[in-house]
Amino acid sequence: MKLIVAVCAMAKKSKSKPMQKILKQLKKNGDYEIIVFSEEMILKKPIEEWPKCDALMTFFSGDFPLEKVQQYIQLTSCWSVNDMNFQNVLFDRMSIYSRLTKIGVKTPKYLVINTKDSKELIEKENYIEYKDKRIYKPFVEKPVSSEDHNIWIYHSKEQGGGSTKLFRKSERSANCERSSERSKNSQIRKNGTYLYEEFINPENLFDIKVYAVGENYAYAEKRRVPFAQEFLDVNTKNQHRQKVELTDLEREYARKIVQTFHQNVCGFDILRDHKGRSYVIDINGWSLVNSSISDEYFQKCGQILNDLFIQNCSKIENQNKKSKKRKIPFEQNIYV
Ligand SMILES: O=P(O)(O)O[C@H]1[C@@H](OP(=O)(O)O)[C@H](OP(=O)(O)O)[C@@H](OP(=O)(O)OP(=O)(O)O)[C@H](OP(=O)(O)O)[C@H]1OP(=O)(O)O
Ligand SMILES: Nc1ncnc2c1ncn2[C@@H]1O[C@H](COP(=O)(O)OP(=O)(O)OP(=O)(O)O)[C@@H](O)[C@H]1O
Repeated sequence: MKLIVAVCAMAKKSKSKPMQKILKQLKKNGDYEIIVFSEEMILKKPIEEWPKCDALMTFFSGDFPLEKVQQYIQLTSCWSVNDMNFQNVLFDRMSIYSRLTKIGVKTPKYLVINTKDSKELIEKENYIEYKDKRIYKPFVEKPVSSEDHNIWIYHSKEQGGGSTKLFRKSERSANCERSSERSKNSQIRKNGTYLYEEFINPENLFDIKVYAVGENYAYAEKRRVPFAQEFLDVNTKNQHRQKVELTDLEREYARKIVQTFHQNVCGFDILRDHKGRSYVIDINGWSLVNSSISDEYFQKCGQILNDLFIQNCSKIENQNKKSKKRKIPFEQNIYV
């Protein structure tokens, strides 16, 4: 019998090239009925009218109605590749870092400061202090909400002071890549709660983007940090991505992140410093490889998702068989 797999995401994501590649791989690996929920249906129709499925590939972006989708999952008992109940954790950089610390994944040292709380805040040229805790420049200022990408770096006196604003994608750069803008301003923002974290001087000015699928597979690419143009000659600038091998420790981090955040498809970012230490600085939840440099990821992703569907959807059926009293919603749609 065919397993019904549904994609529930905003149109930009469900119609994206990476998603099409995954769906193609899935069809190669198993006999599925794949349903892609339309954005209009997701936004406008009540969940009771949505098609039923056995497994769901769903994730947040933009106007995605999170609560509605959580209710759909609860109502239909379908198996979701990523646990949507963890999305609230992923929205909060503080929760992400505190969970990472608990599981022994290295993050930059950081302070959380409500910068409106002026009585507790001391601001000096080379450091800030809050409730008797001090952090020295250079440091990175990040809004507590992970959906807010307005990230600023504050430079130390030795570096010439001032700050650098990071831009995620910028029309100011010809190829729309990430970029940055330096300014003389050295005053932190006083309008909310921010994380202030130690600046990790990245080896060769590269970020590492990791794409984990399941507990045992992670693919990674490196790309120039958004503030690289400050350090590089325009002609040597190359933000294009390259495949990178992860260390054993980084693979262990990937496994722990997938387990702890209950995200079987999970992107996260690593910075490696000059001493070869790796820091996890961001967890994105569902994220597919966006570059076209490797088919390896998509092949593996298709295989692993196939295994996960079989494993988890049959589990659901077995559980249902055991608990005779339990009312099985949409029983007719549970296949092995
Ligand atoms: O996390 P993900 O996979 O959902 O994607 C993120 C982001 O990944 P990140 O968070 O790991 O940096 C992507 O950046 P990349 O690192 O892939 O380049 C970005 O793509 P982008 O720069 O526009 O590149 P192209 O799409 O033009 O190729 C994408 O923007 P959109 O798809 O345009 O909305 C973002 O989505 P969201 O968070 O919804 O804005
Ligand atoms: N502690 C740090 N030290 C040095 N650079 C940092 C640090 N934290 C972040 N950065 C730089 O800032 C960039 C953006 O940071 P981060 O990934 O936390 O932000 P984001 O807005 O969540 O980005 P994304 O687009 O991945 O969702 C990183 O890719 C990295 O180059």
